[in-house]
Amino acid sequence: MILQIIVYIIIFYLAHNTIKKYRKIHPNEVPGPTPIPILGNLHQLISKKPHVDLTNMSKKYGPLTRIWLADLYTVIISDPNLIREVYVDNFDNFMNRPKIPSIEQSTDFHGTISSSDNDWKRNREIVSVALRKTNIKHIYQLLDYQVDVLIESMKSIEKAGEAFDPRYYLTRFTMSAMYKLIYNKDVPKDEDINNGEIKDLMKPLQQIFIDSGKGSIFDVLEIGRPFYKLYLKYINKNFIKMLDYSRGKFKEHLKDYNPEVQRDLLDILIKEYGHENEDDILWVLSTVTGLFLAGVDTSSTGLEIMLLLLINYPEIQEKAYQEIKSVMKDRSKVLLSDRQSMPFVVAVLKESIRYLPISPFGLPRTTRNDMVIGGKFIPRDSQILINYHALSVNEEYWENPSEFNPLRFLKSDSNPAYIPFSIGNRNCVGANFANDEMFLALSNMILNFKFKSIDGKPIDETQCYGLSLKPNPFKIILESRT
Ligand code: HEM
Repeated sequence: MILQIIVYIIIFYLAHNTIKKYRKIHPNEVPGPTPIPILGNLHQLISKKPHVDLTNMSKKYGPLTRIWLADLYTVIISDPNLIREVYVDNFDNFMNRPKIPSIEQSTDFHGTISSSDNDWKRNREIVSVALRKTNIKHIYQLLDYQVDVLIESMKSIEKAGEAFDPRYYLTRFTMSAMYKLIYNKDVPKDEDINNGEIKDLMKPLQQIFIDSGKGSIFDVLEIGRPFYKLYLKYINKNFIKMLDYSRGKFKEHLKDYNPEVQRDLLDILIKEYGHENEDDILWVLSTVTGLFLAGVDTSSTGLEIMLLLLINYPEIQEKAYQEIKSVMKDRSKVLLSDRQSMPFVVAVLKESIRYLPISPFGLPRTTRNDMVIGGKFIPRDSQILINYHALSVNEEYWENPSEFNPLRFLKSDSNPAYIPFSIGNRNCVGANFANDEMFLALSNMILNFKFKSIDGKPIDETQCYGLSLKPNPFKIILESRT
């Protein structure tokens, strides 16, 4: 009898799941590949490069492509005008993030990255104001110090005749910058970020990236959700570990907290949200955790890509060096105020992350109501993703997109397909900070060193799929320019 009931439930579930995916929802629905029950189109995305697979699909189905990620109806956008229509013109309908279990389990949808509606608006305002240079000016000045530490480490590696590991040192740099911004504390110069005190933050952060890069089918498979939530609560506690780390820093901060003096971003958040009510504290901790998640790996991946490309294109490396040298004259350090005088270096930065985009899909959004975009019907509760790879290879917007050519950004400063930080009111809140830290690190590295590959051959430009699109790990040779 019990067996019979189970069989009926399974048959009912399969029938329901199949009808849901096959029924026509609108005469102008978004086209996409045929799904299968339960998995939807997931089986078509199991190659190592789903962003490239989806770019190929968009050539077949158009700039709006529908795929089923198991039970989640997802629309991939690959045209800048449609992205504008969605993210700017119809912002209110597309402002929120989908409610996936791994986020619910950790922050209960608190914090900048995952909150919605008015809660998000309030938080976003607080974080945007806090990140304005004038509010934590001294922290921005201290970005210079983080660059000094980076260059110092590179100099000692070069002197010792060792190979330089860009991933480790650039992550150390972006992590230290974020740490300073949030906690007003320096990561000690000689601390190994994978083993020192900061490992309690680094390890779960890295694990979340590994897990999210693989993607969990249970985030998108409705029937598995209850078990998945238990797994996240009792077994995979990486988000919780990150929150716990922030809670420790939060308690330390409260010991000498003075609402009149804002030492760092954490103080600003404590002042805005308070420190007594557990829900308010969760807002503070989730916001901080979100900034580490969004702001460390992205910028370090960008810098890693830039170093790789400078090695593969030595004439561009030389041209950038000559530009910096001509501005520096006898000075030994590039400052943010030099940026305007270094258009070629800025063009190298932009072209690097155009040519090899940092993020495959940015962060997902969801639809509040049914809506027609570009003549196609998008149902409410759909997930929306931008395909950054498709944008970067779009021949309508880029001449010879497969060519690495910074000069394209000198000819014309703006291109609607160059939106690495997304657009509209919910674009990347850390875009200025990221551009500042990447510019400072890049220009000072070029000023101090010539970079070469270990075997004199070009480095593999293949990007490995994950939350960010990293190249395969590589080491490089540094030659001092000073
Ligand atoms: C090169 C580095 C970076 C890239 C390419 C990047 C890109 C993005 C993208 C594409 C989004 C999604 C926006 C959307 O939904 O439309 C985003 C969101 C976000 N980024 Fe960045 N980001 C970078 C660095 C940073 C840094 C350094 C910080 C922190 C200082 C940061 C903090 C955030 C936050 C908090 C969000 C969520 C914004 C919200 O939901 O309101 N990002 N970023």
